[in-house]
Amino acid sequence: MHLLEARALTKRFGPVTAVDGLDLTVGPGEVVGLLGPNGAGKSTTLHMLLGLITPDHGSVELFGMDLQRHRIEVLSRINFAASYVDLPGVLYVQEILEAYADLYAVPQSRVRDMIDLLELGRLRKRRYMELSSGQRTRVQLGKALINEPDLLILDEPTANLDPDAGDRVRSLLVRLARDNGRAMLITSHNMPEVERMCDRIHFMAEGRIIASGSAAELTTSFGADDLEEVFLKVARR
Ligand SMILES: Nc1ncnc2c1ncn2[C@@H]1O[C@H](COP(=O)(O)OP(=O)(O)OP(=O)(O)O)[C@@H](O)[C@H]1O
Repeated sequence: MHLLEARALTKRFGPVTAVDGLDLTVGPGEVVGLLGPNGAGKSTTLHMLLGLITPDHGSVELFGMDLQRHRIEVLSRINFAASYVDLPGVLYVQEILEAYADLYAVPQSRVRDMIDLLELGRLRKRRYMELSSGQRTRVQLGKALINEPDLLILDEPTANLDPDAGDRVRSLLVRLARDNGRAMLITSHNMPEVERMCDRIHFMAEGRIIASGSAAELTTSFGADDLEEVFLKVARR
């Protein structure tokens, strides 16, 4: 059974068709990448999968349940991180994690686990609004992992991180996927990151998936040297 199954998802904003009849699945333990140029429809897709916006057409099933009809049950088993999601700025990092632990009804010991996992010890007593964008990204990831989600949806998870922090977070996510079988759906503009993390990749352009496969399959089928070159070929065609 798929953890996530989206069928014929479509979303229009006035004259713009942001997502156009998109089919997408994520299986247990799978890391799936959604790539494409700016404006291709990646974030809009994720927002429909999370129930943040309503599709004009199509359906989203999570864990075999319709998202609209089983919203609370389904949302308790997934989580989401994106640099553009704002957390309450006046709260201390630890308070934010405590609030989310309450919200997801998980033991408060998960807060300590997240502080250790994301190396947030020194930021624990800092207000969220005072953090740098890279530090906020780590708090976002702590929030996103606090309920041990069966499916983790990440919109450009390492976008604001310096190379060292980015590498640590990528290693952490790969470990969580490989060791814990945690399924992930990620968007990224960082091709080496996608090559390293994703089992399966979908390239989007103008709201549609136009190529799918593993990094190796896509590289071969596009006659490219690496995924970066595949991206350029897709974006410029
Ligand atoms: N709330 C909105 N109102 C109007 N148009 C929107 C809205 N959200 C997205 N769009 C449009 O939908 C299209 C897809 O946008 P989306 O943010 O999904 O792209 P993306 O692939 O995530 O891009 P990026 O890589 O730049 O983050 C774009 O043309 C965008 O302008």
